[in-house]
Parts: sequence; structure tokens; C-alpha cells
Amino acid sequence: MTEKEKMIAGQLYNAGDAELTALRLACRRLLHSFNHAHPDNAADAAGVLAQLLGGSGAGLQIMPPFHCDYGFNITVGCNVFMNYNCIILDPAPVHIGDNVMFGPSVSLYTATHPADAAKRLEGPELGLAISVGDNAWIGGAAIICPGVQVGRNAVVAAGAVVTRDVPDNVVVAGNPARIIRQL
Ligand SMILES: CC(=O)SCCNC(=O)CCNC(=O)[C@H](O)C(C)(C)COP(=O)(O)OP(=O)(O)OC[C@H]1O[C@@H](n2cnc3c(N)ncnc32)[C@H](O)[C@@H]1OP(=O)(O)O
Repeated sequence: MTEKEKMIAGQLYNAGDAELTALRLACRRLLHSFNHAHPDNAADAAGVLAQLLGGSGAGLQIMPPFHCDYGFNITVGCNVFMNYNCIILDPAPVHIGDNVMFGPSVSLYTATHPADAAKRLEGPELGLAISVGDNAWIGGAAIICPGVQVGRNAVVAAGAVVTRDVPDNVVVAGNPARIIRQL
């Protein structure tokens, strides 16, 4: 397997690999264009997003600046809105459903490292896929940790750190995020 194949499969991989380094550089070039697009040129920004992302439905709106590692691992449904300054670390697949809203500075981190220092210092990284269900709302500055699945219609409160899967139709808040009510 190549390092890219290992990365997408959720296995330990070497991020310093030449192919992955080139892919991240290509991603940064596209992000530079997107984040510096003139506000009157919405078509330019939409064209860059179409090149950047693995797939997206109609009605996608992302407010700049936006940051991610690769882009091709991110798929987005219809009518998705991401507010300013969202960050998606996407060595592993990220799927965002239809009608999802992100507040400002939402972070989705699929990337992680071994907790054991000796293993971590050897260098390999790991990506665990994240998904956000249809109609979910992620409040500003929330952090979605590696491997988490957020359910349909769920609300993640501002500032929550989500370490476990979120069921459908609940509000979660806090660090670590806990269910505060059913919807
Ligand atoms: C596209 C965009 O999204 S742009 C707008 C960006 N805006 C945001 O990010 C705002 C996100 N909104 C929130 O975080 C809100 O507080 C919500 C949606 C979670 C409120 O949900 P509700 O179910 O109405 O909760 P409610 O306000 O009744 O509070 C219930 C309890 O949760 C607590 N709570 C509410 N919000 C939070 C929070 N962000 N973090 C921790 N606890 C919270 C309340 O203090 C309350 O606790 P108490 O019962 O001990 O008094």
C-alpha cells in the first residue's frame, strides 16, 4: 500500500511521504486562491471549491478563511454553510450531510497520533473518519475529535469538545460534550 492508501484506510502512515507532501502543497495553493478571492467574484471561489473538495452538492457556502490538509477527502451534501475560519484536518474521509451549518471556527480533526510518546516520536500519524449527519448544526468553536459521527438533526453547542458519537436529535454541550437535551 502507498502511504496515501494507508492514510485513507485509517492505518498508521508517514505524512512526510513525497506524494502526500505534494498533495498538501497543491491543497494549500487552492486554499490560497479561495481565501484571497475577491468578494465580488463568487464564481471564482465556487470554482476553486469544486477543484478542492472530493464532492459537494448545490448551495455550498464557505466563508473564508477556510483550511484543510488535502480537500479530496471531504465530501459535502446540499445547502451546507460553514462560517468564517473553519478547519478540517482531513487525512481520513470527512462526510458532511445535507443542510448542515457550521458556526465560526468549527474544527473537525480526523488526524491523531499515538498517545505513547516513544511511538509518537517514531513519526507515523493516523486519520479516523468523521461524519456529520443531515440537518446538524455545529456551534462556533466546537471541536469534533477523530472518529466521531454526529447524528442527523443534532446540535453541538458552541465551544463543545466532541469526543464520542452524537446520536440523532440531541443537543450536546461542554468538554467533553454530553447530551443536555433531546430534540
Ligand atoms: C452558522 C452559524 O451557526 S453562525 C452562529 C454561531 N452561533 C453559535 O455557535 C451559537 C450556538 N448556540 C449554543 O451554543 C446555544 O447555547 C445552544 C444552541 C446550545 C442552546 O441550546 P438549548 O437547548 O436552547 O440550551 P439552553 O440555552 O436552554 O441551555 C441549557 C443548558 O445548557 C447550557 N449551555 C447552553 N449552551 C452551552 C454551551 N455552548 N456550552 C455549555 N453549556 C451550554 C446552559 O447554560 C444551560 O445550563 P443550565 O441548565 O445549567 O442553566
